[in-house]
Amino acid sequence: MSGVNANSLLSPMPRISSSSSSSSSRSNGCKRLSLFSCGVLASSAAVANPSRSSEERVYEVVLKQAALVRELPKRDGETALDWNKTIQNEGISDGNLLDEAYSRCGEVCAEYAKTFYLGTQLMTPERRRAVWAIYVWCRRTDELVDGPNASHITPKALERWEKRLTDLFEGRAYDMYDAALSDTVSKYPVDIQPFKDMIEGMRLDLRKSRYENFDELYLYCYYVAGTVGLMSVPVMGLAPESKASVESVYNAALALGLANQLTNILRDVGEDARRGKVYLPQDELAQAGLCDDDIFRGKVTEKWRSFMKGQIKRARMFFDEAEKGIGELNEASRWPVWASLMLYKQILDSIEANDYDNFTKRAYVGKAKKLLSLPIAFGKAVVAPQISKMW
Ligand SMILES: CC(C)=CCC/C(C)=C/CC/C(C)=C/CC/C(C)=C/COP(=O)(O)OP(=O)(O)O
Repeated sequence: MSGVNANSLLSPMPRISSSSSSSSSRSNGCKRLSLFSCGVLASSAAVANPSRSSEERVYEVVLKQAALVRELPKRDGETALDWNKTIQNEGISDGNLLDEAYSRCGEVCAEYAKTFYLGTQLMTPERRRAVWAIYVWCRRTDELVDGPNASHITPKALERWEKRLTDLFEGRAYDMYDAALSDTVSKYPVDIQPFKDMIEGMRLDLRKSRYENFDELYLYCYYVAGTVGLMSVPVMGLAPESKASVESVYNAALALGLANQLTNILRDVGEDARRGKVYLPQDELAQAGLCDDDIFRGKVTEKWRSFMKGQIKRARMFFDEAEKGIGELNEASRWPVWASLMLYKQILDSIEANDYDNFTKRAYVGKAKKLLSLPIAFGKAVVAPQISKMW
């Protein structure tokens, strides 16, 4: 494995060329997420933003993605790149440039997301490498604001990153990682919008350090994590026998991204506070009798425990919503999704086990539990559906 590190991922490469108490339904029969339906949460996005809630804005993207999958099942046979024009000086023979580009993505994925990488081994080689390419692009985007060079990141740099994105969607890749993604988006019905939205999330993170209510936080979570779900579904593929609407599968994918991000936020409260950031709804903090100072002080009190219980409950609701959609994915894609869901969900258990001290303790899932999750995920993804087919 060649040494991949965060710096090398971003090193300059040569420029080569609302509130509801139950799920609401839509006319198409697709169930929308009841994002604000957790009983413990008093805030109402509809009240906070009567014109158009974040949930509605994101739902429009979901519908667009779903339509794309229906209309463009697969753009097979196209060649994304003119390799001679786009890639030079990489020291690789033309014949296997694409293979090399993808295998570099695999190396990055293996380095940073070991469990997910392992899970992707069950997927077909084409899907597996496409998932790697998407993962690497997301990782690099995240590194822009979270990585070692983050303090130098400006809106201008994000603008350049977005231009680079549109170029790769049009077949002009700047480096090997871009080349792999460029090939992926030419072969699968992947839309550019979630990618642009992820960059928008980075912009938001640069200028914002407080979230007034869950509606605002929801939009941030969609930008930085829900988008990953939307990018992944077209590549992971739907089960041919699935009777679910495409929208409902996208909703589940979106829910998994949101659940993961909310979990991340709850795990990292102390760490984020030390950077001056509070990714918690201010109105809900106030309703619990808490304020920013309580977070900076970092003392676990009854008020904090009770607040955290509500936040954990909401994150679990999103995980539950996500679980409903996994069975609709192509069978070979289910295992990595179950595995990552189970691992992330256990972080919430670990916060509870730490008696809600997410100020000084980092919740984590131990090796033994991680290892145990893999066969369980395999059982849910592969064995259980086979058994249910037999009955
Ligand atoms: C459920 C269905 C139908 C499909 C699945 C669709 C997928 C793959 C969704 C996954 C979404 C996802 C992985 C979002 C990323 C969320 C997130 C918070 C990642 C954290 O990444 P790191 O920052 O590397 O995490 P650590 O800090 O834990 O290392």
